Amino acid sequence: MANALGNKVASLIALLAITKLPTFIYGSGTILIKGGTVANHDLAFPSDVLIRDGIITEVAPTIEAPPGATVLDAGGMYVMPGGIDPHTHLDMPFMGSVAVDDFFSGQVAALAGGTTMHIDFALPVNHDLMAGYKLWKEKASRSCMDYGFHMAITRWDEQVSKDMAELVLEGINSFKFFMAYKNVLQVTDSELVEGLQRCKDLGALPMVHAENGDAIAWLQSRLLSAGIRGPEGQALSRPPALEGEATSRAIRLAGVVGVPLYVVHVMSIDAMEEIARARRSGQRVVGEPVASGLALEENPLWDSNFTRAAAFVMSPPIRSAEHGQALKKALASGVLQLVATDHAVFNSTQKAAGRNDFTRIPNGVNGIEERLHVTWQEMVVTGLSTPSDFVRMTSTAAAQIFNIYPRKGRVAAGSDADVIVLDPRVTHTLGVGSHHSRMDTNVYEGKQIQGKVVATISRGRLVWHQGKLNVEPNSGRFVPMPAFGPLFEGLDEQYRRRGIFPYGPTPVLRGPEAAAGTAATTSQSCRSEL
Ligand SMILES: NC(=O)NCCC(=O)O
Ligand SMILES: [Zn+2]
Ligand SMILES: [Zn+2]
Repeated sequence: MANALGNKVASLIALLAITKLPTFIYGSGTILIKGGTVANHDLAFPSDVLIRDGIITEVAPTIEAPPGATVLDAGGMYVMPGGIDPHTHLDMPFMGSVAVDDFFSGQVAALAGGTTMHIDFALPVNHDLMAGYKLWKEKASRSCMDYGFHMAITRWDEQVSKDMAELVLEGINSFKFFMAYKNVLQVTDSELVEGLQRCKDLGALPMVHAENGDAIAWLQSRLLSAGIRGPEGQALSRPPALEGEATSRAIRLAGVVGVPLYVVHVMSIDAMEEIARARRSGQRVVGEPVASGLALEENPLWDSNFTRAAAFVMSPPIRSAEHGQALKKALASGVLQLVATDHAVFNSTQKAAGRNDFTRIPNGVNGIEERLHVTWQEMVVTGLSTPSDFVRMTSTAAAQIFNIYPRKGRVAAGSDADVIVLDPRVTHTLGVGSHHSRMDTNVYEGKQIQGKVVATISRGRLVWHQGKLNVEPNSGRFVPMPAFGPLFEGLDEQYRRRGIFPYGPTPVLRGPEAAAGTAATTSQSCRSEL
């Protein structure tokens, strides 16, 4: 209660602070971006871009400025589709606290960092999906940018199964299953397979938080008994093996059911290798690293300053640099597909709930504002990836996977005017002093970035330009995401050719039927087709 009130006050203060910023009036809803290099995921080329009334209307070498248009000079800069963060937790109640960024403050931060759409995880209320959906719609009502929802499934019954169909009609095409957070969000394997099958039938993408929650609970109690009570316990209780095991289990179960799978926040070599193996075998598995897993390393968890250490507590944990390096290479080579944040922010006071017991520190770190800059720095500035690759991993892949491409994720005539301008020459430093989130810490504090988003256009409005925000509450839209996206295309054929149940084997005939001479199809003969 006290927290909720605190959040409301903080929310009001943030709103006042933002509305006090100098605002500026730009043209007539027409924006011309001149002289930049348009970077889409498949091609980068010099071009002007014209935007009218929320839509990109023209992409051409030279466009005359229409009367009254706002003209942005993008000489020497990249013009790219706005970022899509596929994994956020705004205003989320979790581990006895409520995340301090709500839909407005989190989205303001996102826009300042070049992200123009995010997909938030709606949580059921007492396992009730429709109540959770209703609550999340209310939470999102003050939005100032486009958003969608995933829905978490926290137990299995007939009602959940029915509600999933209802939610698909509402425009939710992905459901998340937690294999960790025992006795809170965790599902059993039997609940998971029921959910995977239902996702397959509905054409919705199942997502997993893949860690072995039972083994983690066992390790947590052993560590606490041994007197390890600080944030370092987070790393020690959630070793990479437990992430790898759960990732492998989820992938294999999805393979048995015959449904694509999306693995959220891949933080370890162990999990990444399982995804690589599955993809090599032809299975449709998406791996999502998060900015923190690419750029940070676990040392701060051992910091003697509790507040600093606790700021880094998330699940799965931030790991050694070796894991981050491997994840970046996997991302560059396409083993992993897209970068998210898992933005779930709890301030120092909230994190202090676990001062004497690391299992009570609310899990989560910031990133919604930093994701594009961190990815640019780690992937493009280092030469691992090209600007077009950057677009793929921060925007286009999410739009494709969640079936809203090319409306989102592309700079092209007819697409939504969610566009950013990135100047690769500008250097800046990340941290609390310059961020727009309500957080009082920043896990990227002091990180130098070469390249800066200097303009963000959201639904045709210039909302961030030259360090100034011009956002309006209630201006964001829910973006419905249709079922049966590209990951489902042709999938049945693969399973039919491999003779996997229910496409393959027919019963072995025995007794009178066999005597009648009807031959059974063996699994072997079906599999030989592949
Ligand atoms: N990741 C994390 O530490 N917090 C948010 C909840 C989740 O995604 O597991
Ligand atoms: Zn998770
Ligand atoms: Zn998450």
